[in-house]
Amino acid sequence: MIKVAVNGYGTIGKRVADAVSAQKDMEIIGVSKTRPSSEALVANKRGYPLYIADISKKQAFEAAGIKVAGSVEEMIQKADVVVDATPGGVGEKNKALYEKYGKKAAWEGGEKHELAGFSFNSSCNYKEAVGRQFVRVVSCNTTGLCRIINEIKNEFGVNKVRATMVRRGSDPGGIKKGPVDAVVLNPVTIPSHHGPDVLTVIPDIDIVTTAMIVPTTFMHMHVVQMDLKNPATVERVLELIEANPRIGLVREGLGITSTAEIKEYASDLGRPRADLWESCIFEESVSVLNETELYFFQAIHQEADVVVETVDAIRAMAGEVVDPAESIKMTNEALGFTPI
Ligand SMILES: NC(=O)C1=CN([C@@H]2O[C@H](COP(=O)(O)OP(=O)(O)OC[C@H]3O[C@@H](n4cnc5c(N)ncnc54)[C@H](OP(=O)(O)O)[C@@H]3O)[C@@H](O)[C@H]2O)C=CC1
Ligand SMILES: O=C(OP(=O)(O)O)[C@H](O)COP(=O)(O)O
Repeated sequence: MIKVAVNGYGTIGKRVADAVSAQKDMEIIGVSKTRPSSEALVANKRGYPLYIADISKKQAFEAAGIKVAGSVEEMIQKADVVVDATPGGVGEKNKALYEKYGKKAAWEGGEKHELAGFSFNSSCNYKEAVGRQFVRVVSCNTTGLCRIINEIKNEFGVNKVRATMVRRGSDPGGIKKGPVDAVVLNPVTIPSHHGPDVLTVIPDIDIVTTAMIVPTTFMHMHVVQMDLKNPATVERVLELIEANPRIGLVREGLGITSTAEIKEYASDLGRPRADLWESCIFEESVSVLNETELYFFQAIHQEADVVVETVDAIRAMAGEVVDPAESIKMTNEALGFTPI
């Protein structure tokens, strides 16, 4: 069993903890928080030993009825692999601790590529992550781009990618972020970080991305255009999407034309937390013009798509499963996940 610690039990960390504990070859040995909260209480209820960043706060946790197993430093020592899901920029400060105890660590997309020296996506570069000490799972939007670009590139070849990300302003549980009433160019400069980030995973493509933030919480929406090296048909593109274990088709005829309706669908399907681990490509939007110009919309559930990638990253670093398809299958099956 791979012993996994989740340092930072928030939006991503709590989902990673649940996904890891569902795997046959992994177990959660601890999760961490900085302050007492309902999430910390739920960690107790789920049976995850709860460690805290500043042990002097133990009394405050206990006063809130939350059991504390020890300090984050103690947790790290018990783990084979640490998933660092602390807020972007905080994870960087934890590297010294992982190095001190010689532990493997996976950071999330809020950290820079250089921190780990390797950026990960299961479908694109799993094999290169096998046995590594440090990896960074790319951000939710970058993950969504990598999945489909890789699939299309392998089949038709890709000359260039142009994509615009319409990003959610805050996660549903957030109360501090906006905007409330604006379309914010984020960044106002071009390109956004997503294109350069894709290049850390798929190094040899021409990609330019632009991004903005809008007042919504459910999901991001991508408008993607790719110029292909070889002619494609809509039928073949749809076949590739249907065969991909991490990409789902929002099917024609279901009446779904928004992120709100996809989330409602996931909720009705009984998915935990209404999570969409897959990229959601709108079938009706898939268009091929002039034989080599591919267009589509895809929605990305920011809280969920990186979770399954993180589980694969743990398995790759642990080193026993070297085949990406096998890991993806193991991860998906343990979660009872087949794309919509
Ligand atoms: N949310 C999203 O849409 C996505 C986020 N990411 C990336 O995932 C990472 C985590 O983001 P997210 O889950 O949203 O962040 P959250 O703020 O939701 O969760 C972060 C957690 O880390 C804990 N934490 C903070 N500081 C420390 C510390 N020093 N030691 C231990 N735990 C700490 C916080 O605990 P407490 O509350 O007790 O302070 C909190 O539970 C970031 O890199 C982000 O960029 C990637 C894809 C999507
Ligand atoms: O990784 C994400 O977005 P990104 O791919 O646009 O960087 C997540 O939605 C986190 O974004 P946030 O930094 O606004 O919390």
